[in-house]
Amino acid sequence: MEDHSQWHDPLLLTDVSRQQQTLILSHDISSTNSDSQSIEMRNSEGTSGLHQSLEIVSPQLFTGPSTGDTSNGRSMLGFSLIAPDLVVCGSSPDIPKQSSAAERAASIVLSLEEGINGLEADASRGSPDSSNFSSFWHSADDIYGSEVTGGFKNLQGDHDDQKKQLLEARIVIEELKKENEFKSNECQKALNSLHELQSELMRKSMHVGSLAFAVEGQVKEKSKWLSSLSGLKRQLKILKLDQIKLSEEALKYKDCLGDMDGLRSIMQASLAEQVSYHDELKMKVSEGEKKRKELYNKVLELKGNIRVFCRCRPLNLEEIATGDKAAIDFESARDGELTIRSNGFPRKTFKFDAVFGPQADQADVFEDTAPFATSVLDGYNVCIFAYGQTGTGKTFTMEGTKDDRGVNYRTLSELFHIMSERQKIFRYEICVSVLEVYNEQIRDLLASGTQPTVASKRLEIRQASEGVLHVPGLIEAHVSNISEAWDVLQTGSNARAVGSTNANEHSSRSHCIHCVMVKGENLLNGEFTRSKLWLVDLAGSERIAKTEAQGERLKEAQNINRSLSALGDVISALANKSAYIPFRNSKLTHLLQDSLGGDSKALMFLQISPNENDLSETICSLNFASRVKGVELGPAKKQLDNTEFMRYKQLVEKTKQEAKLKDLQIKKMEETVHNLESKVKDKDQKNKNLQEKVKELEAQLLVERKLARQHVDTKIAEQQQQQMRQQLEDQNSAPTRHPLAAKTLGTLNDLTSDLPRIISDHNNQICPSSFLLSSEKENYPETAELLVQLPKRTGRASLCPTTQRIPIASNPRRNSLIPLPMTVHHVPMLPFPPLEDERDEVENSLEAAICSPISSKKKLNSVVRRSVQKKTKSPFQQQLKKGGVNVGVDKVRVSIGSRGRMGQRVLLGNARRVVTREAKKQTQKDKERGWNF
Ligand SMILES: Nc1ncnc2c1ncn2[C@@H]1O[C@H](COP(=O)(O)OP(=O)(O)OP(=O)(O)O)[C@@H](O)[C@H]1O
Repeated sequence: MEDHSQWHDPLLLTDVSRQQQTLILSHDISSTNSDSQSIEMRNSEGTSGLHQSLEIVSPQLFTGPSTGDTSNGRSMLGFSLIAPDLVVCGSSPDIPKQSSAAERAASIVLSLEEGINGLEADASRGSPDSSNFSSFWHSADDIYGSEVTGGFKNLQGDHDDQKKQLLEARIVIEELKKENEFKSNECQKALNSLHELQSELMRKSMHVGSLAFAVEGQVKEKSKWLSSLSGLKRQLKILKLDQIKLSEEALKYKDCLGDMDGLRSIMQASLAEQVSYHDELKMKVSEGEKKRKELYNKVLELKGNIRVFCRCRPLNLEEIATGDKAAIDFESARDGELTIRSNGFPRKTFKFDAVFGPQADQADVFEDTAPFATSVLDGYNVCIFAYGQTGTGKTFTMEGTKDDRGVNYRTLSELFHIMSERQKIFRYEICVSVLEVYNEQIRDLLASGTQPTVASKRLEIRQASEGVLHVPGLIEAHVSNISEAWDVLQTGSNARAVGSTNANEHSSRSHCIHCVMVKGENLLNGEFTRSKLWLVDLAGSERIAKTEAQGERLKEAQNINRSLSALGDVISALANKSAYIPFRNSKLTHLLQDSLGGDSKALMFLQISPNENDLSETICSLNFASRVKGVELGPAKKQLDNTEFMRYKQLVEKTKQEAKLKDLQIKKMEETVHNLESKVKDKDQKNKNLQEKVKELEAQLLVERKLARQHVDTKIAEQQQQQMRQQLEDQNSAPTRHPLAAKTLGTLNDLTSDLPRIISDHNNQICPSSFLLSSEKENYPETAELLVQLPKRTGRASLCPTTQRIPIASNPRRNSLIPLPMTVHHVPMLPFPPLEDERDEVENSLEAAICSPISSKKKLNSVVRRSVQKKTKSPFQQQLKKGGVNVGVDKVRVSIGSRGRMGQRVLLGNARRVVTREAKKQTQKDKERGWNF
């Protein structure tokens, strides 16, 4: 539809100030207030660019002449426009007249639509119906009376006349119109040419205007330029002055720059110093923080607090898809704190030993857990357990995934790492067990695969010793490296009871416990330790109404909740330091008694969900963990292995006693050696004395020998003389007598056999032939030769000149063991000192034997026998024995002198018998060996 607001004949306006022509295309005169009309203006290109509201001042409607009975004439809108620099060059079209403002507006719209041709439309509408008028007059008569109606009728007549005149006028008008049309056509043509001329004029005037404007502008510009030139000149002067100033300043600045360089280097140095100082401070702060943490941990350790680490899992995909929001704020809270938010506002803040948000990875979590591995190898029991609502990530934290291992693997790995570092000082043995508490029954998860019968067997907890619990029959796998250990743990974990619930697809339906037993031996001080590491993945607490568990799952859930509430009771009792701790209320708490009942270090991982739908469970868990954090177990104790220690202690005691005994023996031996030395000295002295005595005796003996030889010689001479006398007598009395020279002297044996007689004849004077012979051989070798040359069984012979008989002195008292000269056997002359020594030894040993606290006869016998046997082994010793018997017995006599008479006699006799018997035996042996004395 065509736009009603547009003129068919647009007005052309010229804006002198902008040197632009403006076209009035439309205007709105529908408003009843015709005093103020707005006119839209467009530029000559017809595009919307210039819009300017022009005010129409006192618009006037010029109504055209009414014809005949038609009341609707044509109207023209006349107006003047007020605008700066505006030249109006047009007029509006005619507008049909209306009775009311609204109708007028409509007619103007119509007029705008139909333009000048609107008159034809009015004409075609025709005049009103005359029948309507007659009925109108009839009714007027009735109402107003005939006078009035008469007047009206006159008027009617006039009206009719006028109508006729009007018709005539119309005809004239029609003619005039035609004429007018013709003229208007001509006019139009003239007008068009006028318009053209006008527009040409206009263009030219516009051009002139614009030129004038331009000239005016140029003039203005010129004056502006001139003024600005003078301004610039002034400025130039000022600038010149400034330049001088600036050059001066530049020089100054140059000087300053040098200073600045110096300053800059100083500044840079100080900045570097500051930076390093800052870094140092930073390091110090971090070290301080570390130390503070260590000290804090130590304080906790001393107090024996259960350490609590809180970990929050991220929202899972399902929760994100359903648009669930996180209710835990980690950002605003400080280190180790978390804030619960409810409806966007912070509600409560909890503080733990460490808090790990959803962004924390497994390595971050283990960083704070690693010191516990060291504690295990130091001999402390350690328990690490994960607690929390189902599906919050307990298994994820403890077990982890294949690509992202959890606490279990990392702790074991750390154990083996430290072991390898300490291998020069410590020796370790590691055994691993895996068990689960499922529906209040303990199951061995390592046995379930290999030995199903064992797995089905019910395992019970027993008390091994005070404070030490154990599960008899539980398989303990010996492992020597991380891969072996992990294989064993995985075997156990795979056998664990797992089921699907509404809250978790792979929900743990049992409490899984990994037990790592570590036996350690300190190679430096021999200290033995036997510690345990418990790694516990608890089953998750769950709201049965929420998880909608049924059947087996329901039973499992009930058992899980029961054992967790028993754990809660134990924690409460521990926190309140109650005298009675209900460890035995569930298998789980009974198993953890070792770890929670003191002597060990405990760490709890509290797992929470960030989902605001789980907020009530999360708050329950956080409250529980806060209680756990308050539990003080007391300082952990080192688990020393006493069995080995006691064994070694006993060994040490024994060795000590042996050493003592040996010391005593050594002392005794030293004393004995000392005594022996002093005795040896004595003996040496005695020997010396004896040797001197022997020398004396030898000298005496020589004298005696000489005397004896003389005596024998005398005797022989006497005998020979007697024999010779006898022979002479016999010769005298008998005619035949053998000559003296024919008689042999007789053998040596004859001589020897005559010796006793000789001795008795010569007042007991001894003249042993053997001695004689030997002495003769020694002292008079020439005599010996003569003796040998003596003819056998010759009568008598004298080898020495007959001498006066010398009375032989009586035999002196025997005071040595030197064989008497009358002994027929040749006794080799042995050197005295060794003989004396040996004899002394026999004496000493006998003395020792007698002096020793031996009372019984049998014992004494054996001692004496041994002593004698020991000392009578060689021919030389045999000799000793022969002489030593009496000495030994004498010693025995001396040593047992303090005993009773009877005892003396018995022991003495006994000793003598033993000595004699041993001597005999030895003699026999010597004979057998061919040693004949
Ligand atoms: N920190 C985390 N980062 C990424 N995923 C996690 C995290 N914690 C838990 N999950 C995921 O959440 C899910 C449930 O975890 P998990 O099975 O460990 O929970 P749970 O507490 O052991 O449950 P239940 O008590 O039922 O056994 C798993 O798919 C796991 O991968």
